[in-house]
Amino acid sequence: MSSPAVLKKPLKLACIQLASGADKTANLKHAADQVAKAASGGSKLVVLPECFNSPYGTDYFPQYAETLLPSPPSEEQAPSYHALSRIASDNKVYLVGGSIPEFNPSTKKYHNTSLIFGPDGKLLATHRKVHLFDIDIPGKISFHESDVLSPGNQITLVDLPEYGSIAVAICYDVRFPELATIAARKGAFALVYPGAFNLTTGPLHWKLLAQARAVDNQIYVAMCSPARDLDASYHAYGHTLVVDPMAQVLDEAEAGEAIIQVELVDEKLAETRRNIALNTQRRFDVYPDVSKGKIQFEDPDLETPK
Ligand SMILES: O=C(O)CCC(=O)C(=O)O
Repeated sequence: MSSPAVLKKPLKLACIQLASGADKTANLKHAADQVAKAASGGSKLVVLPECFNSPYGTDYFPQYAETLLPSPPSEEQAPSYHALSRIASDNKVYLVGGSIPEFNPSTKKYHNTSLIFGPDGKLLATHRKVHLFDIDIPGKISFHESDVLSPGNQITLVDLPEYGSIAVAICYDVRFPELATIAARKGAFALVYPGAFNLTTGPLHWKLLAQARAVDNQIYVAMCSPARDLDASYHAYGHTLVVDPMAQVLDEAEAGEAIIQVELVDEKLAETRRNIALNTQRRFDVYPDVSKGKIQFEDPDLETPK
């Protein structure tokens, strides 16, 4: 059964368009300062960008990778894990910790991994990017995450008990509408994507994809980018944004560092479904429901190795 999204009470969401550099310790400290600012503005769910603790690029993944398993990892193995846990508990927020490069010693694989912590600092979920960013646009951009990374194997739904559930996925995952639709039909009220689009696909597709996933699924969509740094090897698009269930952009950053904060309310979800009643108009006699059948919500590789 699909269950329409419910948001049990209003939720202030912040997305932090963070400027990061080569110094991991400095990046973690800066993230802590910015999350504290968002929390003092009343946000209870805070999102950081993709690869917020390192520069973004295949050359950097091994150098910055942390070992997260067995969980919980030690402080030396995974300083970012512990920093995120402390940031969440110090500020009493749900924290979608952007993503970090991960090395799994038992499979010898690298992943692009998001850690989600609760307000008590406990790890709630782990999402490894399912769709790796491999593209070739001649003369513009060629990028192959799969040269170094392996994909994750699950759709990640995270229960925030006082509010309801969100789905977390990473950047290129937003291009795959099935993942979003399955999460929405399982009751997520928001799709949250730490991401780092570029100056070729960003202007064309970033906002379009956020609005597309929102309008398809009639739920909120948040996409959180690093700030643009033209001295870095990868030029992030920026334009962190939050879109409502009618696909209206509630707030959008420009290219530089920024915190955007918006209030999510159940009435907007309900009103959208009432006004445009897609949920009762679907024709599963004509095409299949992608949220039925075999769907993986648990990645076998994420189990703590024996
Ligand atoms: O899909 C795109 O155009 C960009 C994706 C990306 O930058 C990523 O997955 O990190």
